[in-house]
Amino acid sequence: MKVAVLGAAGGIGQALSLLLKTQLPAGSELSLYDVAPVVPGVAVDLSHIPTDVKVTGFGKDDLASALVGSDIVLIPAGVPRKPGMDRSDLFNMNAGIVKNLVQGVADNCPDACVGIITNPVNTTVPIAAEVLKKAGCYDKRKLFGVTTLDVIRSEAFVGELRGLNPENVNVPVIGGHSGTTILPLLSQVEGVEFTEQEIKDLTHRIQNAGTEVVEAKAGGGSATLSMGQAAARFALSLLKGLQGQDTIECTYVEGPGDNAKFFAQPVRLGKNGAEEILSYGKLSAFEQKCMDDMLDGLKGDIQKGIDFAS
Ligand SMILES: NC(=O)C1=CN([C@@H]2O[C@H](COP(=O)(O)OP(=O)(O)OC[C@H]3O[C@@H](n4cnc5c(N)ncnc54)[C@H](O)[C@@H]3O)[C@@H](O)[C@H]2O)C=CC1
Ligand SMILES: O=C([O-])CC(=O)C(=O)O
Repeated sequence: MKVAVLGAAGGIGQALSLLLKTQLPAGSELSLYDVAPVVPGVAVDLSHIPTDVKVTGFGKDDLASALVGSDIVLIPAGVPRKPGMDRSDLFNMNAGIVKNLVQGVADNCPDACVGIITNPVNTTVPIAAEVLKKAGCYDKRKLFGVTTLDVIRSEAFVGELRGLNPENVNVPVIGGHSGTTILPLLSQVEGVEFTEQEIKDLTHRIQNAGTEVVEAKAGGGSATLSMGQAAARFALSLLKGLQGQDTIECTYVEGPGDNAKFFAQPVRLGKNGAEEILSYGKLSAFEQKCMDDMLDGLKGDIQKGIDFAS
């Protein structure tokens, strides 16, 4: 399998590439693309780690070579937030970057699965869908917004609150990836009961965890290391699925549209990507209210992406 990382020299790109170099199955190829001139150096650096994963770096004019033959393309290219900004403030900078890179996917590896990390994810994923549609190669089973960071944060915070090993905690997170569109289903965490106040506080913390990092980094960017881990988890699950070993992850995909055209929920990943959009089950009254309150915002984010691309 060949995995391409576009934006590989950045904070997320480097962390993700390291994890893929050490965790991809033997015989895989890792293709690193960035407009930053350091990218060949990142590839050389990683290539000194003794695993059977071939790493190649590609500079700004070599997008086509980076992408040809890719099975999975992960896109963390773009600008991160600074304190005081919302994810939607990144739209002007990042929408065009995602549009161009996804055009590259359509031109060079139209059958690849694409995982969009670049913010605002609620909007960049619909942009990617429109670009692929125009190029005649859109398969909704193969386009994903990577929302795994919301899931791993939820696992970490629940583990911390209850003194549990977070590796044994599972929390589905549905909706989108910004503010109140992030909806953790805490009523579904097995073996754990929360008070109403705990649910409110935990939900708020999960929805604001990106801002927590942005503020702590004080102008130095947003989450990169936890996001590298989240994207690696998603990519390795997707790859397992493509190789015939089905896995389940929450991810932002075009589904049946019951809530919004694009929506994050549990998805069965298999040989063709998103093989089955799974039910997220019954919501508590609190979760239903959160859902009702955020859907218009999520739909607006999606429409903004569709309008931009057309
Ligand atoms: N989906 C999620 O949960 C998360 C998403 N993000 C988003 O990921 C993006 C990247 O964040 P960081 O890695 O921290 O930023 P960064 O600034 O450290 O890295 C971004 C990289 O993208 C590269 N780049 C810019 N334009 C490019 C282009 N046209 N083609 C290829 N590469 C290009 C830059 O040269 C840089 O190396 C941001 O938009 C951020 O908001 C961040 C955290 C979580
Ligand atoms: O908050 C940000 O800007 C980056 C992000 O998406 C996250 O950390 O969840």
